[in-house]
Amino acid sequence: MNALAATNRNFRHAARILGLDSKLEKSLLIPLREIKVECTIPKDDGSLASFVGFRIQHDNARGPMKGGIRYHPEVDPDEVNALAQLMTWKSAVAAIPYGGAKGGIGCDPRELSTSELERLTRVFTQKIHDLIGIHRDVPAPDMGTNSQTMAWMLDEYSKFHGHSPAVVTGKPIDLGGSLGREAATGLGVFFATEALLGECGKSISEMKFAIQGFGNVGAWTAKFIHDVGGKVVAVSDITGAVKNPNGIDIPALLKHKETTQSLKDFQGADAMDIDDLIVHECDVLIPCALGGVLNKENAADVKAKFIIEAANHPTDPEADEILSKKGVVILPDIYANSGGVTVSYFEWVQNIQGFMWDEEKVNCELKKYMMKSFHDIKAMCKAHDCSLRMGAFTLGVNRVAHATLLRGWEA
Ligand SMILES: NC(=O)C1=CN([C@@H]2O[C@H](COP(=O)(O)OP(=O)(O)OC[C@H]3O[C@@H](n4cnc5c(N)ncnc54)[C@H](OP(=O)(O)O)[C@@H]3O)[C@@H](O)[C@H]2O)C=CC1
Ligand SMILES: O=C(O)CCC(=O)C(=O)O
Repeated sequence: MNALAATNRNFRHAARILGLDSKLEKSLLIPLREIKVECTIPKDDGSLASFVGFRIQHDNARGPMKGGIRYHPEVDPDEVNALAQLMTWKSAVAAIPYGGAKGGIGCDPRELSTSELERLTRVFTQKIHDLIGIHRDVPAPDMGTNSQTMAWMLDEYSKFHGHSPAVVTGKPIDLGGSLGREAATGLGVFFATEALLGECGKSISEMKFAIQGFGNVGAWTAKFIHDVGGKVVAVSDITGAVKNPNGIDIPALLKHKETTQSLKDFQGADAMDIDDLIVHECDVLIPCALGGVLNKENAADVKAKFIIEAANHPTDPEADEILSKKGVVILPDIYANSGGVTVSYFEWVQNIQGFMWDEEKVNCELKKYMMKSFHDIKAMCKAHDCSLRMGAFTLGVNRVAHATLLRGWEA
């Protein structure tokens, strides 16, 4: 089942639980706008290269649409559509005043030079600049993009509309980025993990963790877990995977990755097959890379008792069912990774106010938001006797449905 079919299925299940009117259900499912643009750039050797870029704007009932831009070879319209829809429910779960959107360009950023990436980002921004905006649609980084990508988008957008720092979030601090945004998704994952384990009478320091992906989200998540004594026993990225049953020295692994751009040849752990990470012996599995990595082929072999969905849509519905039957507790993406968009909201607020918060305030507010939504989800689980995923979906969908009804339908 592809990402869009799976996301639609979860949405429909939530709509049924909530008893939503069928017309409203249909209207919430269809994206507000789907943008597809062709982006041709000259490569460094003078040849031309063409790429397809997407921005799917799913819903704006609760505020400007919000979501990252992904650079990855497997970006396709259905996946971006699913990710945009997830952003709508995620913003609502986090109770921040946004709708949802997502964008992407089908490219391999590892095969493009910095100047080629800059040209591609600028051409993409030229093609969508009149459809995004501070109160319309606010992009941010996702897989394969970072604060530099946002700096280029900001610069290109500002050529058309004047200096507009709040048009993107996840920017470099010197261009109006927020302290704490770089680490925010990982810190949010940490707070979410702490909340879930605490609820089950456990703590991070007594658990063993396996983490898939060692980019922005994976690396920060590993660091926060390691800092409080959690044992990270396996880590993977696209270059390989490493394991150590006694716990990996995460600061040393971060240094190794920074110097070599790879996990290979790290001295403090043994190499393992990248595909074994998901089924590695651990208490808590944290996917922090691609979607669909937990599927019907591997779900039965998962050893973890808890799965924290730091990646977007890492679990196929078939896997969801198999894992639930095994008693595995899954903390869903639209809550677990909402720390990123929450601090993006703080960044946007700071840009609009023209006032910068200190990092302590950012992190302290983030913790409050993460705790509040955890309790709101638990309340929905109790009210509807459902899983954490359905608790989060019903919470998000209900808030968006309510906002839509309040706005009314008059043309
Ligand atoms: N950035 C953010 O604020 C947010 C991100 N997310 C989600 O988190 C996930 C990760 O995003 P982010 O950390 O920003 O992206 P990055 O591009 O920074 O990192 C992605 C990581 O995944 C690794 N990876 C890619 N393919 C595989 C694979 N097949 N097996 C193992 N590892 C792999 C990459 O390896 P390598 O390092 O070798 O390239 C990299 O370490 C995505 O699903 C994203 O949508 C969700 C909320 C917010
Ligand atoms: O920070 C943001 O605005 C969006 C982050 C994002 O793309 C996500 O949460 O999946």
